[in-house]
Amino acid sequence: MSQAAGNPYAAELAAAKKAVTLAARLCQAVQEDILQSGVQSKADQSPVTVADYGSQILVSLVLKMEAPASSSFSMVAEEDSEELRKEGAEEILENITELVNETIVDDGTYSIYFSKEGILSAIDDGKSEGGPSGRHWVLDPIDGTKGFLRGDQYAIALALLDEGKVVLGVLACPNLSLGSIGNLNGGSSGDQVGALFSATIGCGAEVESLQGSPAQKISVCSIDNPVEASFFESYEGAHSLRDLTGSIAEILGVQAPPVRIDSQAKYGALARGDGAIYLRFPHKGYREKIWDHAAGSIVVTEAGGLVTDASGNDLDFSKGRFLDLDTGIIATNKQLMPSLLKAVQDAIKEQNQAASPL
Ligand SMILES: Nc1ncnc2c1ncn2[C@@H]1O[C@H](COP(=O)(O)O)[C@@H](O)[C@H]1OP(=O)(O)O
Ligand SMILES: [Mg+2]
Ligand SMILES: [Mg+2]
Ligand SMILES: [Mg+2]
Repeated sequence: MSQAAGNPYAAELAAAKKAVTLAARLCQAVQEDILQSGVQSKADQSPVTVADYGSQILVSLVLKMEAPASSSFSMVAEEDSEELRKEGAEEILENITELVNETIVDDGTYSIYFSKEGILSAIDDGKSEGGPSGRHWVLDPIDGTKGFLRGDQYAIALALLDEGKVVLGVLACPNLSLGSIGNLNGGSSGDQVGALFSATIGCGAEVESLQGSPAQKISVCSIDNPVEASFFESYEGAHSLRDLTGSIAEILGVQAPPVRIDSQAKYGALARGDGAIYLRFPHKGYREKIWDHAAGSIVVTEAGGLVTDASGNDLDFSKGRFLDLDTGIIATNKQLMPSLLKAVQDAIKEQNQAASPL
């Protein structure tokens, strides 16, 4: 049964898929430009900024045009227009305006033209604080900026909060192969590239091609022996405490080396069983944002997995723009979660003892 049948959020799901698909087209064009011009190796980060803003504007446009307007539009998104309103940002604003208008014309669905002021105000559609009541869209227009720059994995991640709960999530992963990435750090050759994951509460999770193909139900792997498990973590060493994730894996008995990829593509890959565990332990003081986990976590839970903090608590998306959680985020299937949680707690204890021996 597809998610459309009996899905109370069917209209929102269709709008969300359309929104991230259009945004992905813009991101892909910018990524090709970056890779061709070699800009990613310079300090100049402006092309990334163009794609981040451009993606956010297109998502907000499509949602406003397509989603049923039963209540007022609210979106919690990563970017705002502050930098673009400053002196010296004229050229980049010009580039964004051109890129967004070109993408809309190429797509052909909407006869809309954005002025520069329209661009700025569309970006600020994402300024909502979210919270426990009402409906809020939650958007990361490019998740995994570092991967995007390198030409690797990134995701456009969009979710819907309803009364503080994530009820729907879509993840566009333009560089992720449609087939399993298994233990490889990349797609297998000859495979179709560009995956769109989606999930609605109570209706399961699916994956389809970003180019359009029938959606397939997905589920997390059924591995129950940690020796056979593999785990995902950030590609970027600076995003994760690798000593800690390494000792968790060791305590569990995981044999395979970690699969390191950028962005919420990790949640997508986990949800379709490409690996068994996702460990995310940022450095002390880093505050997790809701747009970095809302879409990914519902894709995993609807695929039969579990996503919790290091103490085993569910993630609470109702507290505003930040997640308020204990230490780190872990995701796996139901069979492995009890032993994973124990290994996490043992590894944290070990680390604390090493830091302050008696
Ligand atoms: N110091 C950091 N520690 C952890 N995550 C970070 C840090 N800086 C940025 N991020 C965010 O982590 C996510 C990607 O992490 P990863 O690819 O390692 O899973 C992105 O949301 C990225 O932001 P952004 O959305 O701007 O790329
Ligand atoms: Mg992000
Ligand atoms: Mg981002
Ligand atoms: Mg960012």
